[in-house]
Amino acid sequence: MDLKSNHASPVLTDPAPINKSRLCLHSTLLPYSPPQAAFSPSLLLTIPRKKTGILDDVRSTSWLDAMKCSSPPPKKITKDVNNEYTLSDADVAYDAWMVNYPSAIASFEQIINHAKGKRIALFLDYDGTLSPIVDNPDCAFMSDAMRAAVKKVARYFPTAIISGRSRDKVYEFVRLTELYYAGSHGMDIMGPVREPVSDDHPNCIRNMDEQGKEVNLFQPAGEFLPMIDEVFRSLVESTKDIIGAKVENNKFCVSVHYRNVDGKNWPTVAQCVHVVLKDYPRLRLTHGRKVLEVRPVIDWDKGKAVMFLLESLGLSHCDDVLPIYVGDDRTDEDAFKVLREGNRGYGILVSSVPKESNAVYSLRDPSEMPSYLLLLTLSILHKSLFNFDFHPSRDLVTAGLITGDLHLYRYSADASPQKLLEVHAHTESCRAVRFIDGGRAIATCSPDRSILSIDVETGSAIARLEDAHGDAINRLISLSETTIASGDDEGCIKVWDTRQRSCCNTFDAHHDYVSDMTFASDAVKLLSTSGDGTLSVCNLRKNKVQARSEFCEDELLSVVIMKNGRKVVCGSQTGILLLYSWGYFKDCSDRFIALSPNSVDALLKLDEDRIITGSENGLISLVGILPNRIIQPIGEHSEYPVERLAFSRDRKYLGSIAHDQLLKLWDLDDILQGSGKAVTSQAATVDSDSDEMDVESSSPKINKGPSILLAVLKLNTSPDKWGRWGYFSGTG
Ligand SMILES: O=P(O)(O)OC[C@H]1O[C@H](O[C@H]2O[C@H](CO)[C@@H](O)[C@H](O)[C@H]2O)[C@H](O)[C@@H](O)[C@@H]1O
Repeated sequence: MDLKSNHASPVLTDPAPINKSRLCLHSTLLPYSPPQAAFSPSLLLTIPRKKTGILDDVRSTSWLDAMKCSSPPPKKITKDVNNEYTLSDADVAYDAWMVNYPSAIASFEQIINHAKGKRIALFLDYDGTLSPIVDNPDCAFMSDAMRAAVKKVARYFPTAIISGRSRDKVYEFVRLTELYYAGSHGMDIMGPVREPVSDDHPNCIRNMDEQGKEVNLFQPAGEFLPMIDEVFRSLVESTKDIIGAKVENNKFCVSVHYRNVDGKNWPTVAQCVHVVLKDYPRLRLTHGRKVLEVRPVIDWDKGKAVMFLLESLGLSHCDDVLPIYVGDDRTDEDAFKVLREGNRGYGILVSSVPKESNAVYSLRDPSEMPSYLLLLTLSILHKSLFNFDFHPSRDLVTAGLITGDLHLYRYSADASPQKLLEVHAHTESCRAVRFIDGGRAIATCSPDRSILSIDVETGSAIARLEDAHGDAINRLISLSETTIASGDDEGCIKVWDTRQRSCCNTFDAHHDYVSDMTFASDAVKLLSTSGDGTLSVCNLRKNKVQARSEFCEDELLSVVIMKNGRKVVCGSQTGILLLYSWGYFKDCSDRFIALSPNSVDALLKLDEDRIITGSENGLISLVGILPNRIIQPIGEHSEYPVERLAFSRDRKYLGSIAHDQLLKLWDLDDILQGSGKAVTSQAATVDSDSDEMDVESSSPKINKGPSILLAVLKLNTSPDKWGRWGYFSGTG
């Protein structure tokens, strides 16, 4: 088919899916070829105009072929002679392709290692990445699970959406204020004002967003607005009789959709676009997934939008930044390329068919995105633990930070907290801290695999055990005045004599990281929970792992012993509390689901019948055990996950620490006020295997305000540098 054009480089095709025979013939995929155009010093591209007005294709793939290839073919499942399902040709081809573009989920460990010591900046395409491709572009909704995953990940990494849609439209779909948005393929960016952007961007102006926040508005194609409107109207008019054709105004570009047009009418669609475009030499055509996209001839694309956003975030010249871009179509290749070329970061291509790409990793389809985003979130949560401990006999509190620093404060009801010590304890984050030796020293541990003890009075190091573990150390608890236990990322637990500085016991307790530990001193047994979803019981006398629960699907995050040693309660990633009867650790005897779906990251025993829980949503709640019920929410630390809870020496204060890098001390009497009545009003019940639970019918007020807050310690020493986003400390 011959189609007429007035442009030398009229159509940029989405790279054609590669079929099996092609893969067999060539070991490498087709090279990427950028549009042939000369860039003028300004943003305007000069594209020589052809005299003939023929819309031809400068590539080998014909224009119509490109139209056909712009969406993957439906998957075929075949059966062999034995009537058993076999891998289709497409699956074989996909598997072969994945050797070059490995799954971003399967390669996650590698990704994290690469991110070691770096801050991730995340850039996401919308259609085909965060929402599935659907027939009606107005109905490309994002699932709630996807929204929740994006919201979570944006807490820790600066996150932007860069879409071909208009910025308003993509915001309508996503509705998350914590993100940055770039519409019209990056030609309409609303970004942060953290750093002044360079003079290269004269079109960048300061503005206010809907929340009244100051933003940078960058619209490099501003002058094209009237032209695009005009073209939009003409295209609507000229395609109005083509059944299924749809023209979408994306503000600085226009999409002509032919997904719902009968194949035999595709040339008519192309012809209509051609006829309209021939009068607009300053507009060009690119090709997306069953869509022709009309856009200004300017030197701007999603790759440049990524660079612009990095600059406005103050991250463009930092060695410790790792940008990741996830996208699915041809327009995303510009971003993949920019990251690949500068060895800045990497792209992840979302595609269910083999495609030539500048991405490094792949995901099969948008349904894999929430898992990937969740992995990113969990990694940073797991790697950036904040921890604190109260002194056993004085009004002192110590905190370990992601920077590897340790702080020591004196707190008081009548005065602001006073910082007594600031020690750079570890080269990587300081994941756990505990007062030891009756409060004379502080022990700390880190992914750098060392355990350090520091003199409380002077801050000087008493001893450092290098290579205390084979892997990153994650947890530390005191067992007695002179013994501590440490747990690492691979599930190994060690018990140490702090005076002798020697290891007394080693337990291979888990297959994944040790998330929490507690000590049953009477039984001389150490209980631990892990990311592998098990509870283990380590017998210190016999030096062996005495019992291990069956695997539960959830990660177990926290553990306490209740009911005078008869019950063990574990908090899980989905917010379910698992209750085990002492001695019967194989399976739990009870499950309490009321805190779900927010993970219970911290548990603290208040008395034999009540625990205080710290959840992923920042809520601190008082929970009764057997009968199981939420007695009342007692505080809201912030919107960030509560990392640890502890009582001060005299139980006057409850301390909470979260990813907002604040340590808050709550007046315990104040926050528990009224809860006693609620507790005694509950009749005791026996264990039940039911998921049912009682929740107090009245809804008590959640404490947020300063009236009950004794002291708030802002722990980060340099907020501008650390911002609210996390660094990966790596796997150690
Ligand atoms: O950069 P993106 O966010 O990926 O936007 C690219 C285009 O996406 C939309 O079209 C595509 O998704 C539609 C809904 O699933 C589908 O019907 C269409 O066939 C796809 O091409 C959007 O409607 C376009 O305006 C964007 O340019």
